[in-house]
Amino acid sequence: MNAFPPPLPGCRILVVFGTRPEAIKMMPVLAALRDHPRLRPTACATGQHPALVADVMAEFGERPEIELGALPPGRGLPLLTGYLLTSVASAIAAARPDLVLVQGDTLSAFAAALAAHQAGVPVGHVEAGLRSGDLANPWPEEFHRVAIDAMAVLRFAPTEQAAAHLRTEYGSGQVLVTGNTGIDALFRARRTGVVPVAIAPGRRLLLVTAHRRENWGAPLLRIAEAVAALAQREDVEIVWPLHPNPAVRDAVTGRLAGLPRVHLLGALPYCDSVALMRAASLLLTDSGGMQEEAPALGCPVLVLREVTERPEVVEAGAAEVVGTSTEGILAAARALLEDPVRLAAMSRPIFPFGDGRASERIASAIGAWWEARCSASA
Ligand SMILES: CC(=O)N[C@@H]1[C@@H](OP(=O)(O)OP(=O)(O)OC[C@H]2O[C@@H](n3ccc(=O)[nH]c3=O)[C@H](O)[C@@H]2O)O[C@H](CO)[C@@H](O)[C@@H]1O
Repeated sequence: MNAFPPPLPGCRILVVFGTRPEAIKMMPVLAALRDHPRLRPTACATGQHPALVADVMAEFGERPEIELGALPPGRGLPLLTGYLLTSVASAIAAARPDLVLVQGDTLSAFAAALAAHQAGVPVGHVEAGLRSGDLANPWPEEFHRVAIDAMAVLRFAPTEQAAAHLRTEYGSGQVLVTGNTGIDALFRARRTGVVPVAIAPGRRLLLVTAHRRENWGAPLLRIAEAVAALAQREDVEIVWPLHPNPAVRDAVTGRLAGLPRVHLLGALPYCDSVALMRAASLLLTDSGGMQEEAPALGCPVLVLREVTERPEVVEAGAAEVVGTSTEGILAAARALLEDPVRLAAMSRPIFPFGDGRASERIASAIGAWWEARCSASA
């Protein structure tokens, strides 16, 4: 007779993501879940940004095990939401997971959490508790975060401040401070990236990215205007890897294509994006993930948003929120470029978003949650 109790079944986890930044932040989590003896993750790509997600996964030696169909043409949020909700619901019905794990605040993450919630499957949320306090900024992501956290039974907060929001909203149960898995990704990428343009000696590299929906239209044109003015300086070269969305690409190329010292590139492999941040003297961005990565790489940030849900980076002295007015951006960039002492002080690598071990904490917390569930139902 076997003296030991039968092994408990492994926890089936559907790890759902649809965009480049989610894929980047989920790859280390996927690896940590695979390393855990009691957890059985399945990677499910929603089809929101299939090509960018496939590229990121390949950089981490992964590929999706479930690939949902690419989104239909037509970019309206209601159509995309309905499509993603339905397709993730079908994947959940087929895979019958014990947990659906989502990350961040994209439409894919929101639709996947809602599909799980409607199917009665528990939801885990990586990067829980970020709040700008303004549902219009970032839009629609701020609402997605709030809604996903409301549905989640496991909330993994990247920082103490994010955890504090969750404790205020939900009490202290099931909030774990893990660090941000984007920092884990910085340590786990398989290849060292390259700076994809040659920067003339004596010139400083300014890196620009902007693609947020709330910046489409007039704000993006004001940002491009500021970049055009900065490009008149002989001591800089500007690199702007463009998001493939036509609303972004057309507006930016319309104003900046062909200007001296301005390099407009396509979307870069993740490792090259990291290499550029390492090499840049200054980053101007509305990206959330790059606000987290750049401080760890010693690159100061000017945040092209009205508010940031990442106050940690401002409090640590590595970033300033400058908004999207041409004059505001120019004044902040010039002030820094002309004050080498201040720029150097902002260029010391700091780690407000964790130590690169967030994913193992998440895997081990899910493992403990699963053990507790199995014991309760035994
Ligand atoms: C409202 C908001 O803040 N939401 C965020 C949003 O994403 P984001 O704003 O961070 O999105 P992007 O800027 O697209 O991606 C950034 C990543 O892409 C890399 N990169 C960049 C250019 C390039 O050419 N090649 C690359 O590889 C770059 O190094 C970085 O890792 O969704 C995330 C997921 O849910 C959330 O966590 C997060 O809150």
